Order: sequence, then C-alpha cells, then structure tokens
Amino acid sequence: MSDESSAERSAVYAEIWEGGLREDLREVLFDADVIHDRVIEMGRAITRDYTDKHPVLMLGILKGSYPFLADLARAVNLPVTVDFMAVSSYGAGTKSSGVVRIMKDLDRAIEGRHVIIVEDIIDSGLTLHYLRENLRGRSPASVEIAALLDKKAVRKGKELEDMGARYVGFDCPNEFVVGYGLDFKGRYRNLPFIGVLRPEVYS
Ligand SMILES: O=P(O)(O)OC[C@H]1O[C@H](OP(=O)(O)OP(=O)(O)O)[C@H](O)[C@@H]1O
Ligand code: HPA
Ligand SMILES: [Mg+2]
Repeated sequence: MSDESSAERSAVYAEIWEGGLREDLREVLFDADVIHDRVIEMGRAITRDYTDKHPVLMLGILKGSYPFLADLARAVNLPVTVDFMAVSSYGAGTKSSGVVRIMKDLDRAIEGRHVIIVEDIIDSGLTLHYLRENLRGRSPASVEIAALLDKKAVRKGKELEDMGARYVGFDCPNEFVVGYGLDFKGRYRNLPFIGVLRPEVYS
C-alpha cells in the first residue's frame, strides 16, 4: 500500500476516534497504518515459508487475536483453514493469574497438520508455553507462532525467555497495552491502534 493511502487510513481512524475512547490513552504506540503494513509483511513471509506446506491451519487464540487473525489471514496467499481456542489467564486485571484455562478447545483434530498459533501478544509467555506443549501432544506436522507483539525484554526464566516465535510484529515495551484485540476488563479491543492507558483509567 502506498504511504499516501496508509496515512489516509490513520487520518480516517483519527477522525472516528476523536473525543472517544482514544482519550483514555496516555500514548499511542502503534498506529493503524503501522500495524497494517507490518501485518502485510508477516503475511508475505508466511506465504513464502508455507508454499510447500499447505493448507495451513491458522489457530486464533481468543479473544485477543481476532483482528490480527482476520488481517493476517487475508495477507496469506495460500489455502488456509481457521480454527480457534479460547484461553484466559488475565481476567479483569493487568497481571497474569499464572493459570491458563481453556474455555474453548479446537473443533477438529490437528494430527498431521501444519499449525500457526496466532496471538496478539506474548507477555509473561505462560499462555503460549502452555498452548505449544498442549498442541505438540496432538501430533501436528509442525507448530509455529505468529505474535503481533512480544514483551521479550521483560520475560524471566529459561523456558519463557525466548518463546521461539517465528513471526513477530513488534517488540513491545513493558507497559500494559490495549487496542487491536487487546483489552482491559474486556474493553478497548475495538481500537484500531495500540496504546497505553492513562493511569487514572486503571483506578
Ligand atoms: O504471555 P502471557 O502473560 O500469558 O499473556 C498473553 C495472553 O494474555 C492475553 O489473553 P487474556 O488471558 O487476557 O485473554 P483474552 O485474549 O480473552 O483477553 C493475550 O491475549 C494472550 O493470550
Ligand atoms: O499488555 C497487555 N495488554 C492486554 N492484555 C494483555 N495480556 C497480556 N499482556 C497484555
Ligand atoms: Mg485479556
């Protein structure tokens, strides 16, 4: 997409969100056009890597991954199937409970399938660590990770430090972020950009 139409997209969203929920943000970290361009690049990389390994199953982790999965899948020029798991460990807070709960499992078996787990964010790494081990136990042909954001610098512990995600959109600073699927208490997922809330919104 040209710089001009990318900028136009951000201008339209800026107009839509003026005076709305955007006011709850202290700062925008990734604007809509920046996210869009990066997701297209990630889709192109997946298309290249899976030319001989399709259909590829894109497994969205609900709820946070829904906008990312929708955009990423439309940038992959290969036969793709889509399935979902719903897992939750944050609930209403900004810290992981440390317990990953499966709220919805896959609809179909993944034995012999090439699977890409699609996640909005890797934070503590607990969710993906749990999911990857769980899926490997189901004998897929391969499992890779596509995550839009990675808070790599904040992770401690040998197993979680490098999650080995093959496709990562952006490094994320050590802030609790919202937008483009990411929530605080279930809200802000529908923002087309990603940012940091004002401290007073938390209290
Ligand atoms: O690396 P971690 O520290 O495990 O955090 C990452 C996970 O946390 C969030 O999910 P959440 O539990 O908030 O569920 P949600 O997607 O429904 O909001 C996010 O969408 C990831 O799945
Ligand atoms: O920074 C975050 N924002 C929203 N949800 C999250 N889940 C893990 N980290 C985050
Ligand atoms: Mg959440």
